[in-house]
Amino acid sequence: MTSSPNHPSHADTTPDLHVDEVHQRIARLVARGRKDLPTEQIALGEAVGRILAADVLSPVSVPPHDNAAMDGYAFSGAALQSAGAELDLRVVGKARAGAPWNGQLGPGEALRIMTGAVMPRGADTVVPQELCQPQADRVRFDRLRVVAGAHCRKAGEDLRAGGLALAAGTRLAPAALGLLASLGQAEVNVRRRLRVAVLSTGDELLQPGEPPRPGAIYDSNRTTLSALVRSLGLAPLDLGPVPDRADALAAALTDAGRQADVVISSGGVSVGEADHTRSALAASGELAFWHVAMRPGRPFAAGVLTGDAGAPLPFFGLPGNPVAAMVSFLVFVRPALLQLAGCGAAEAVAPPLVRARTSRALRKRPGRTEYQRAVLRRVPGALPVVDVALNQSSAVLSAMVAADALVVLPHDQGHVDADEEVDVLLLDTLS
Ligand SMILES: Nc1nc2c(c(=O)[nH]1)N[C@H]1C(S)=C(S)[C@@H](COP(=O)(O)OP(=O)(O)OC[C@H]3O[C@@H](n4cnc5c(N)ncnc54)[C@H](O)[C@@H]3O)O[C@H]1N2
Ligand code: MOO
Repeated sequence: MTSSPNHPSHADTTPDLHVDEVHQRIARLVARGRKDLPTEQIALGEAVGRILAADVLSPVSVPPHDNAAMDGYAFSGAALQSAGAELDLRVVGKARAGAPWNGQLGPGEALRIMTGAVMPRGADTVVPQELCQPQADRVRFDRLRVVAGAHCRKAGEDLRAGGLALAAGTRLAPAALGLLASLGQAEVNVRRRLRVAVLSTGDELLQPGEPPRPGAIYDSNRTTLSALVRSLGLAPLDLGPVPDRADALAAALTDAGRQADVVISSGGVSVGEADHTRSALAASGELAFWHVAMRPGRPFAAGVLTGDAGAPLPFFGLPGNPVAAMVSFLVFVRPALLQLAGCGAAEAVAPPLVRARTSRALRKRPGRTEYQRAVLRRVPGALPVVDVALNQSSAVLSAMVAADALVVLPHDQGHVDADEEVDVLLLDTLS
């Protein structure tokens, strides 16, 4: 069919890209848009989710000294070589965590010791008190129930002075913050938060708090997407709703480019008459690709805008349907943002997939990757079972709330039988 101004062709000839190809193209966008964000020194208490700016070498050994791992008696393991089933030692003193005993143990001697207390010179073994019979200033225990060197935590067993404690690019999870505290550090040098502009397009959008209006729906995407950005430790910049006009959208994108490091929009990427995102991007930057062979999220677009001083600024145009917006964010935008924010390699930010068995048969068409909302159930001693019973419409956000997992059905996969193994993405691991 030929197109004319009165009857434009509705045919859409853009081929859908395989999700693997999209990951590669996004990696190229990230490489182009990546810059070293400035660094800042902040308190550990403020740093959860932030990204470490430089390697941290341990200034001390952790633990700083050999110490007891059990409440009991410290003694020299060499004494275990003696004849006879029982050892009978003289207790010459006591040590608690924070109250060391500064003497030297001699042959036939033991020290009453509590967990965490510094091991005295002359001792390398602790016998737990449950195995002991104390009597006046002596202690007896069955020699054969104790191994030389047992229950003694060695100095530097956690970290050695001068060794690498944390590598630049680490996302600071609670354990990493605890590790920094264990080095005596009160502050940490992190990258400034990546600024992520979030805007939504559509004349039908009402803002939460406004009264309902016929034909209008509330804008949920900006709330979801801003919350996802924040949960990654990044800074969302709310650039509001933008009307369905090409000039308004182009102006909004240019404005976003001045304030942000990355821009995310939702809506207006499909083929309808009000879908201006792609043309606005072409006007204020460059479209890298559009259309992914996946469901939900097919009309996802990405490219670069021109930021301050002409620097390329990655742009992600998410589909308007709320679940499509979320899934394309989680699959493509999340890893890109983490890398732009200063995290290490792509592998470091890729979420783990777990294997599970289907509780029922799944419908799936080969030729696109599908992300089906599901509920995962643990099964003692076997793979977890994944149940796909939720509504899979990309407009139904309540099914995303009910889901705790997405079953990932690869491009070439057809229908899946009940009790087959599939890959599952745990939604909890994505924020
Ligand atoms: N003829 C075709 N129509 C559609 C196609 C197609 O290939 N051919 N693709 C469909 C798919 S798949 C999706 S996903 C949507 C994506 O459309 P857009 O990205 O252009 O989004 P809109 O048309 O603006 O909106 C779609 C839908 O989502 C609602 N929406 C939009 N923004 C928000 C928001 N911020 N909060 C809540 N809901 C929002 C909007 O009202 C629409 O209902 O296109 C299909 N159509
Ligand atoms: O990509 Mo759309 O997500 O199927 O509604």
